[in-house]
Amino acid sequence: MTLESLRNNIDALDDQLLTLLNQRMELVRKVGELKRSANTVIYRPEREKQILDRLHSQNTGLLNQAAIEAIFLEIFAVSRNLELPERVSYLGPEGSFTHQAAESRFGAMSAYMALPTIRSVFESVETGRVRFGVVPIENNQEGVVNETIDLLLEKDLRIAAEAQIPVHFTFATQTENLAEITHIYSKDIAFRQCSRFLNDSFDGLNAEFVPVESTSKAAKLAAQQPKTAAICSQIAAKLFDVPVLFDNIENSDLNRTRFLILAKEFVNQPSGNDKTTLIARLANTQSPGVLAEFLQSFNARGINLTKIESRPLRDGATFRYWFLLECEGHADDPALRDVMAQYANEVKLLGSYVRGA
Ligand SMILES: C=C(O[C@@H]1C=C(C(=O)O)C=C[C@H]1O)C(=O)O
Repeated sequence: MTLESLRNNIDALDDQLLTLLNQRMELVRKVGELKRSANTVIYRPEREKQILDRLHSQNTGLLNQAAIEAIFLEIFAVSRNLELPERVSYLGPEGSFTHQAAESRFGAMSAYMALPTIRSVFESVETGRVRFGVVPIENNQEGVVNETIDLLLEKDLRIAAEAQIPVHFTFATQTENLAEITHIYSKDIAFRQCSRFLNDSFDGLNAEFVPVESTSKAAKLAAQQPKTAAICSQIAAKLFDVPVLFDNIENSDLNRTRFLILAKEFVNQPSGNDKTTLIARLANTQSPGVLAEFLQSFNARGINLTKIESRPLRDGATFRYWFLLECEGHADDPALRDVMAQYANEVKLLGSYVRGA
């Protein structure tokens, strides 16, 4: 076939795709009307996951799973925006990994608000300035982002969904001589993810490591100050026009970060592949066995606990803790309902949502 005839065929398929997408949009609009009359939320991550799984399982063509996801997540986001424009805040400035995570769920059509701190993202959702807020919660090599964990206790928000993305860091600076660098900016947890590179490259040099609110803020600072550097995403380095001196400087090439999509009120229907996040403030943790019994109540009902994080209660001079827990399953599952009823005064549900890939 000639180039021209191949392109003619592509044009014909695009025409069909456009017709089909418009037909799809008409159905989405009707769903939107039903939701409005029932006063329920537009965004249904569990339904979107169901569609992705179905398409993936029946796919026999050239598109792989990641390609199907990229295309359809954008279709969903466009559909939702035509039903109701979505406003989404994230830990900025632009180009942060949180920005990438936000775009992976909310696509190109949502209205984004880059905020300077994790706290301000929580507050923007709390006050209704945005419907959704995106914050990092943990990295698979370096553990949790404490600020997010503590704000989950302090604020009364819900987890609507999670997103996980691979994280690769660049070392961006305007100077080519490492010995000239006086300050290196990044987020605290990002320094730790690149500790090997930093130890190897800056041993014996005088650079000061300065933690800032986000990796894109680091890029912005490195753009303003010639003798400094940033550990940031390639996108941030490009966006703020800071030359990249080294690429992929993270300790592990399987480095991944998990982000939460926060909303004020949000309830997902069970999808069959959910996880649940809870907060526990147990009474009498001074008595022997209180924590063990609590954990045992999950085990006794066959619930797989996947995470427990202790954080200080900050009640005076004591060393007492509250716990953030995650388990498999949905809060509507009878077993989990049972545990929550048993500990009704001590446990708060943050959300049940589709487990990320
Ligand atoms: C159309 C719906 O609303 C939204 C858009 C979806 C879509 O484009 O398929 C799927 C789930 C929702 O996030 C729905 O709930 O079915």
